[in-house]
Amino acid sequence: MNSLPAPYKDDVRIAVIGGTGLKELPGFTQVGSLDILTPWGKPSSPIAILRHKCSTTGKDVFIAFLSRHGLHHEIAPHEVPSRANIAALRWIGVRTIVAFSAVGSLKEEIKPRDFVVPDQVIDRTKGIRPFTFFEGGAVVHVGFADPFDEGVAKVVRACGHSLEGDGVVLHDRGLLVCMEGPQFSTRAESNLYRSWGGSVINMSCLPESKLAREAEIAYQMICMSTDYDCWHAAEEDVTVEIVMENMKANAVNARRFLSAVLDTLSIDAHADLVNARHLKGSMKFGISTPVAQWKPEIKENLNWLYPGYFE
Ligand SMILES: CSC[C@H]1O[C@H](OP(=O)(O)O)[C@H](O)[C@@H]1O
Ligand SMILES: Nc1ncnc2[nH]cnc12
Repeated sequence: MNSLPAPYKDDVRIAVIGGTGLKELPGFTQVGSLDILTPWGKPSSPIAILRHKCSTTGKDVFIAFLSRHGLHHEIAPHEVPSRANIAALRWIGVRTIVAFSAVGSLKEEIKPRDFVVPDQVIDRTKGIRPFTFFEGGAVVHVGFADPFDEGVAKVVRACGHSLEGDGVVLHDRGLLVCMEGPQFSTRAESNLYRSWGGSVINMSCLPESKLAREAEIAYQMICMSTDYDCWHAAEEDVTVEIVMENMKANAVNARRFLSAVLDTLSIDAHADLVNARHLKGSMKFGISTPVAQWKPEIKENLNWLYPGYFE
C-alpha cells in the first residue's frame, strides 16, 4: 500500500509498541489495519489504527499499535524486524512512540508489578540485530547520549504518579540493561549488571530505540517489572510463567496507565512534543558521506523513509 486511508491520513502521530503480554490494546476501537511493506521488509504485525476519545478534550485521536513479537508471540527478541517496524510507523506519520516492555528487576526496591520509566540503557545485545538505516555506503552518525525522550518521559511520569494509590507504583528513572536472549541471564551476569547499577533488564529496547532516534521519532519505554531475574536469594529464578502471571495480574493497571499517557499526549499543548519538532531534521547533521556519493538503491530506500531529505 502506498497511501493511508483518508479518514486518518495525517492524523496518526502517536504509536504504542506492545511487548510481552500486550499484543493488543483492549478498550480502544480499531478503525483500520495496515499491512505495510517497507524497504526493510514487513513489520512484526499489521499496524492497528485505534480511535481513542481523549477524556480531557473529548476529541477523537488516532493511535497506531504494533505488536513487537507478532500477533501470536511468534517473533523472538533477536528476530524482531525493528527497522521495518520503525520505518512503517514513521511512514504513516508517527513521530512519538510509547513502547511497553516486561522487564526483570535488578534492584530489591523495584518489586514485581512496579512500573519504571528508564532514562538510560546499557547495550548487551551481540551485534546480530540490524541496528541502523544507514549502511552500504551512506554513513550517518546520530547522537544517542540520552536514549529516551525526556519530554515524553515527563508526561509518562506525571500520568503514572496520578494513578498512585490506585495500585500503580512508579519509579521515575532507571538504568535498563538490554541483553540478547532469548535465554535469560546467568546468575553471574545478573550480579554483574547489578554491580553496574542496573535497575531492570529486558531483550527488546535495542535496536528499537536507536532506530527511532535515526527516524527522528521521540521514543520512551515504559517498563513493567515481572520478576527478580536470577540474582535474588529469596525469590524464584525468572521463568516465562512468572513473567506472564505478573503481566496478566497487572494488565488493568498497564491499560489505565497507557490511557492516561495517550490522553495527556493528545492535548493541544503537547502538539510540538508529539510531532517531535525538537528532532525534525536532526539526522541531516550527522551525514558523513556526501549524498552525491550514495548508491542509487540506498538513496531510494532512505528517500522512502525521509521523503524530501535527499533529493
Ligand atoms: C517472556 S520473558 C522475555 C521477553 O519479555 C520481554 O519482552 P518485551 O520487552 O517485548 O515486553 C523481554 O524483552 C523478552 O523479549
Ligand atoms: N529477567 C528478565 N530478563 C530479560 N528480559 C526479561 N523480561 C522479563 N523478565 C526478564
